Amino acid sequence: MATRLVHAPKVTSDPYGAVSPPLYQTATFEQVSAVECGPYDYTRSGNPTRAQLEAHIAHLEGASRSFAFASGMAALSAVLRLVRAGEHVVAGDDIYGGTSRLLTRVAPDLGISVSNVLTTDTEGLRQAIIPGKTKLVMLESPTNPRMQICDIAALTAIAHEAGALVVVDNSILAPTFQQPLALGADIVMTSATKFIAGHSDVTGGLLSVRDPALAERVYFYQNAEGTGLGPFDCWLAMRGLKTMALRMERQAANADIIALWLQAHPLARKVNYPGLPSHPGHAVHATQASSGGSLLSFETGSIEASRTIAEQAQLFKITVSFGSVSSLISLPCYMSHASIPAALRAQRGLPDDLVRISVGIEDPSDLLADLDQAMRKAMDKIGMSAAIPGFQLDGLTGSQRERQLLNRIAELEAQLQRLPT
Ligand SMILES: Cc1ncc(COP(=O)(O)O)c(C=O)c1O
Ligand SMILES: N[C@@H](CCSC[C@H](N)C(=O)O)C(=O)O
Repeated sequence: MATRLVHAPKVTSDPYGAVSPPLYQTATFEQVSAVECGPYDYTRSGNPTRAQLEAHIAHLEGASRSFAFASGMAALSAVLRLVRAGEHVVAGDDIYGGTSRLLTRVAPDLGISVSNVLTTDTEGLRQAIIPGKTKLVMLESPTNPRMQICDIAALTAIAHEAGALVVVDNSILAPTFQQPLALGADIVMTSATKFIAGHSDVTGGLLSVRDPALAERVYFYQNAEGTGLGPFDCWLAMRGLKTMALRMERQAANADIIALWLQAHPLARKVNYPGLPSHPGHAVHATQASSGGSLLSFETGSIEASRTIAEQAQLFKITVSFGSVSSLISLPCYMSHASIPAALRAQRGLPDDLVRISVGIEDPSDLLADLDQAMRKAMDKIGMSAAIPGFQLDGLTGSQRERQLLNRIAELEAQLQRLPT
């Protein structure tokens, strides 16, 4: 994967041998004659820079074709187009807020009904399927924001028995760490806004499709509805791909350490990170993914404490999104998942005090020190006193402080039971 991320199949011929793919920042293409069109006529219908990105993604995902959209939500909307009025969709009950909004507020207007099930339980899907009516199953693994793991191959087999297509939203792991088409899925969606771009400077979404006939239907909607990604954003996404393995490996290594540290912290009640052996989905995850990734969440039991952690952290910026080189922190119920009505969030068991962290590529000792000071302030705020495992940095300076942090990180690393790579 690390090699394939750097070496893309070339789909455009360039007389100058440019190492960085040329950027065709054009809306239209001059035609050979009034009655003949070359390979491209109009960027909404096709553009060589987008074609280059799409070919690279198809190569990474093992897809017949891939498609780049203006955002992850535009890509998921195109998937919803594959379902007709009167048909039925089954989705998880812990899903990204925007996907939930699409399914609760857009799908019904299209005459599509939706059921939400706990995807950690394969039987839940079987029971939710309406024979002859269920045409699409939408999965996330890990889920956003509770990082639940579903057995993609098992759920796909159940969906296929019923004649339904399966789309897996793989935004949290990207092809670097998980390739759902190889597990049987029909379509994989990755928000390129996250790890693929990697620098918080692009919004984009990718669909990779196994079956060429299904791919043709997806292309139809990309062109008909004008949702394709613009050339410059495609170019930025391609630049991001080259360093994606390096970034994601570093981010995951940092997240492993932070998850272990949080797990031992008295203020972190429940740490959701599939890289931890204690995570209920860890064993399934290890069969279908090669890393725990770098997104994790935890509860504190107090909204005030959670808010204080987010607001007192200095390196972790309060920001929606994830997968960036810089570390981010959020309270999903007030940010990425605020579009889900509070009653529905409560019904789905999404706690208001949940803190979500996207771990970046910074030095892990700085990240731990930052979380340490923010969590101490949160404990003070709610009047909680408890011994904090790990390190006491107060009063230490310079090399003493650094040594203390490095020792703690070495201890945590020694405890790591890494997933197979
Ligand atoms: C899991 C997941 N899927 C889809 C999306 C939508 O992607 P985008 O923001 O690129 O539209 C997001 C975030 O926005 C996400 O977290
Ligand atoms: N205001 C946006 C929120 C985007 S959330 C982005 C990302 N998927 C995340 O999980 O942080 C909206 O309502 O869509």
